[in-house]
Order: sequence, then structure tokens, then C-alpha cells
Amino acid sequence: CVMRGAASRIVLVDIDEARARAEAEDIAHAVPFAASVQVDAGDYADLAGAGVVILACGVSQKPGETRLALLSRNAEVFRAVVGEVMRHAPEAILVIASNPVDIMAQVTQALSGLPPGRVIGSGTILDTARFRWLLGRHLGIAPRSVHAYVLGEHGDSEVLAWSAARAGSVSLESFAAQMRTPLTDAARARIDEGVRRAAYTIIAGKGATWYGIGAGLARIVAAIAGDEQAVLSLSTVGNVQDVGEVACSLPRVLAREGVSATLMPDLAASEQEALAASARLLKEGFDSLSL
Ligand SMILES: NC(=O)C1=CN([C@@H]2O[C@H](COP(=O)(O)OP(=O)(O)OC[C@H]3O[C@@H](n4cnc5c(N)ncnc54)[C@H](O)[C@@H]3O)[C@@H](O)[C@H]2O)C=CC1
Ligand SMILES: CC(=O)C(=O)O
Repeated sequence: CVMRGAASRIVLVDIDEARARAEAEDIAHAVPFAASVQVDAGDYADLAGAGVVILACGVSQKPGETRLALLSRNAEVFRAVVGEVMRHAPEAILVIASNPVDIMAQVTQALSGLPPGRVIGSGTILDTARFRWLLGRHLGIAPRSVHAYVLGEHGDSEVLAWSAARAGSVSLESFAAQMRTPLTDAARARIDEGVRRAAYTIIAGKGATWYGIGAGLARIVAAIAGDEQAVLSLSTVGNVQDVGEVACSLPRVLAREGVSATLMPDLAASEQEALAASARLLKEGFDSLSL
């Protein structure tokens, strides 16, 4: 957020106050090279007047651990945190990053009582970035010119929407024919694995993922602050594939008031089935909690 000037003031609140102070100071040292942002550590009262509150607290995956395995521990953390945030920043849009992010977004919506469009899980914004990056590298074009989305869970059951993907303005099949860059089954499988397993690989190597999600969260904040009507793959509560009320990612329109609309891509039948299965898994996860 500092590097792209997505906010005028950032307050870090953490149960570990020494860590919050240290992170705030370290980040503040980037300010002279970036945007004029005031960065401090604080407590919940310092969130008063915030336009956006990002919830990234709780536990994270150990190497090999799934995101879903964090559910009961992070639901416990959110029971304590969401009430404090609502008490001090009732007007804020809540952006959720903690995993399993889709279920944590639904937990937050239930605990806060906010309208679904004002509680936004970062969902597959990061997986979509990974997909665009890998596709762009394979096709030899800039990731920004790849229009492709990952849908459903931010996790093992996620769905890469190959049939709706576009390179520039054309389908992947047309791109392959025009540019002589075949997208073989083996290449698709490699890209799928690279997207789906990215967090496991990075966590095995360095313990956590930081930069991709940081950039994704800053993109979300910028779209809200700039009232952009940007289309991003985000997780909010709604009925998906007739599964019932569940939070999972679809391309959503995001602006100052939060998510205002959802754009269901044209999917192949197998992708629709995979999306329904992913949504069912997330709903079962949420239903297993007693809030
Ligand atoms: N949605 C996504 O794409 C991504 C999600 N994540 C998730 O974000 C979460 C945080 O990850 P990291 O920053 O790597 O973990 P971390 O362990 O470095 O930070 C978590 C922080 O939460 C704080 N915390 C714990 N309980 C708290 C409470 N009750 N009140 C206030 N603060 C509390 C801890 O003191 C710690 O500083 C994890 O659940 C992780 O899985 C991480 C990367 C990407
Ligand atoms: C940790 C995580 O959820 C990710 O990097 O995708």
C-alpha cells in the first residue's frame, strides 16, 4: 500500500505490539522512496475513521499444511478481533486475507452483520495473478495483457477458468494458431500445478508468502479508494452454482462502497462442475463452525 500510495494513513494493530511497532518502522523507512503515507503501530481505537480494515491476523500454514487446516484456530482469533474492529471502525470496508480466506470472509460477514459486499475476501486475487503470470510467460506476452481468472476456493479445489481466458482480445486457441505458440495438455498441466501449488512451494522455501498477496491487497485498497469499478477475482458471500450462501471467488466489480456486482464467466461444463464442488467444500467448512 505504501509503494503504490493506496492509502494516506496506515495503522498496524497486532496482539504482538512489539512486532507491530517494528513492522511499522521498517515499512515507514520506505516512505521517502515511495508515496507520502503516514505509517504507525496502534491499537483498535486508532482504526476510527478508517475506510478499509485489512484482517490478516491469526496463524499461517506450516510447510505441507493446507489452508483449511487453519480454520478452527483462525475462527477463534476472528471471534475476538471482528467485534473490536466493528466497535471502532463501523464504517470501514473489511478486507480479509487470513486463511482459509473464503471461509474467514463468511465468518467475518456473519460476525459483523455487514452487507456481503462490504466484507471482501482477497480470495483468488493472488491465484489469478499467478495464472496470468504463468500464462503470460508461456505465451510470451505481458501478464497484464492476459485476461484470465481463477475461481472458487483460494486453495486446493480452485478452478482455473481456461475456457474464458483471453490473450489480448483472443482465445488461447486463436493465440496459439496466430502466434504458433501451442498450449499443449502438458503445458496446461504445468501451469495448473504452478498456480495451485505455489503457496506450498514458497512456504517450503521461505516460510510464508508476502509480496504477491501484499500487491494484491494493495490493488484491492486502491480500487476502493479510487472508486474504480475494477473487476477483480474476490470472495464475497452469495449463492454460487445453487450451492446456497457461500463465500468464494468470482470476478466482482469493486469500488468505494465495496463489491457491487458479480460477473459469472462463460464456463465449460467441467469448469462449472468443479466450481460447484469447490463452493460445496467451502460451505461445508463454514457450516462446520458454531459461531
Ligand atoms: N489470502 C492469501 O492469499 C494469503 C493469506 N495468508 C494468510 O494470512 C495470515 C497471516 O499470514 P502471515 O502474515 O504470514 O502470518 P504471521 O504469523 O506472520 O502474522 C500473523 C499475525 O497475527 C497476529 N495475531 C494473532 N492473533 C491475533 C489476535 N488475536 N489479535 C491481533 N493479532 C493477532 C500475530 O501476532 C502475527 O503478528 C495467515 O492466515 C496466512 O495463511 C498469507 C498469504 C497469502
Ligand atoms: C499463503 C497463501 O494462501 C498463498 O500464498 O496463496
